[in-house]
Amino acid sequence: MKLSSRIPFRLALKQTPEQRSSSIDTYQRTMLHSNLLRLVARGGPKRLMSTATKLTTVEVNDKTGIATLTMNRPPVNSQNVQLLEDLQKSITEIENNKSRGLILTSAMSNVFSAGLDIHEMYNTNEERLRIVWTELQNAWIALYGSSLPTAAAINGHAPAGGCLLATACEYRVMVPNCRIGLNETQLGIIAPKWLMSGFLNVLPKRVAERALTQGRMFTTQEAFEVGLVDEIANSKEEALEKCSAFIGSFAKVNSLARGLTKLQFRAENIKEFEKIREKDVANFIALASRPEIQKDMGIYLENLKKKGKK
Ligand SMILES: CCCCC/C=C/C(=O)SCCNC(=O)CCNC(=O)[C@H](O)C(C)(C)COP(=O)(O)OP(=O)(O)OC[C@H]1O[C@@H](n2cnc3c(N)ncnc32)[C@H](O)[C@@H]1OP(=O)(O)O
Repeated sequence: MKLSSRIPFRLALKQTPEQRSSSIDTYQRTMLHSNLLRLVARGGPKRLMSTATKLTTVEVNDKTGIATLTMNRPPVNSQNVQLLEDLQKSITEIENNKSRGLILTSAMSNVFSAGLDIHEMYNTNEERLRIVWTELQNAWIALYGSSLPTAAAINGHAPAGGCLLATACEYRVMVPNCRIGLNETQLGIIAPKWLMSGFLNVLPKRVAERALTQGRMFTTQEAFEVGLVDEIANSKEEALEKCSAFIGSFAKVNSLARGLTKLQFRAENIKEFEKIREKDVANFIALASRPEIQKDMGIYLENLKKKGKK
């Protein structure tokens, strides 16, 4: 069995519903095997790897063995299909290259990610909406379901899909004077349950409910106070260092035991997600196609553009 034979959750999309219903067990079995191989392989020399897809880059620190995955889609890392696909490729690459952990960050100076690219949802057709939502699901599950230690160095604003990626990670460090949150209700849309699961992992239910119903965007300080972010750093470099220190805290922990323990915590959310993912795509298409939602998106985009010109 090769290292690459690990079956990521996103491949479950290609399975029949019967196969998919047992995907957690299949996943855990294959992960157990690949993690055992990974442990055996760890004795060998570290490789410095730096590969690039178009909208993400991966760099592995040869001292720590930690991979930094950087999103690079100016001006605001809005998540179009290509960025979502590149994120998945980079996560797979990091999982296969024996890295000790993954840090997600942004190449932009003041934005981590602006969330889904609204242009991808506005004035488009059902097939495009299907692809956009499926790739968002795939990118989320690739990160949320990774057995590697994951951390987000949030070096800028992280609304909606930006917050989704950050909360899919196990640890978050954010720079001051930025905002993070799930603001979907402000756009007149409902965040599905899977999209809330990372948020619910880190916030008390009452705080999460209020924030989601208000579409609240937390300042860095507020996010730290409620536990949405774990630490505040004064710069991106410091955020990266703090993320590395978090991943380093597992150095003496058996990585197989660590990874499986993490996935046991996440298994229920993942199982629920696998059950509803196709219906969720259909719901998204139906919602995003509604004339009133399209109208709101158009207004939202216009306002964003006007704000940019001020
Ligand atoms: C139907 C069901 C969907 C459910 C789930 C949806 C999830 C989502 O992720 S929806 C996206 C939600 N995102 C937002 O509401 C964020 C909107 N953006 C901002 O608040 C700000 O841009 C910022 C805080 C992220 C950054 O501010 P700033 O640095 O001042 O940059 P500008 O606002 O001037 O933006 C520059 C440029 O980028 C365009 N833009 C920003 N965000 C998006 C986006 N999400 N999609 C597409 N385009 C975006 C903005 O319009 C500007 O464009 P130009 O004026 O043409 O330069």
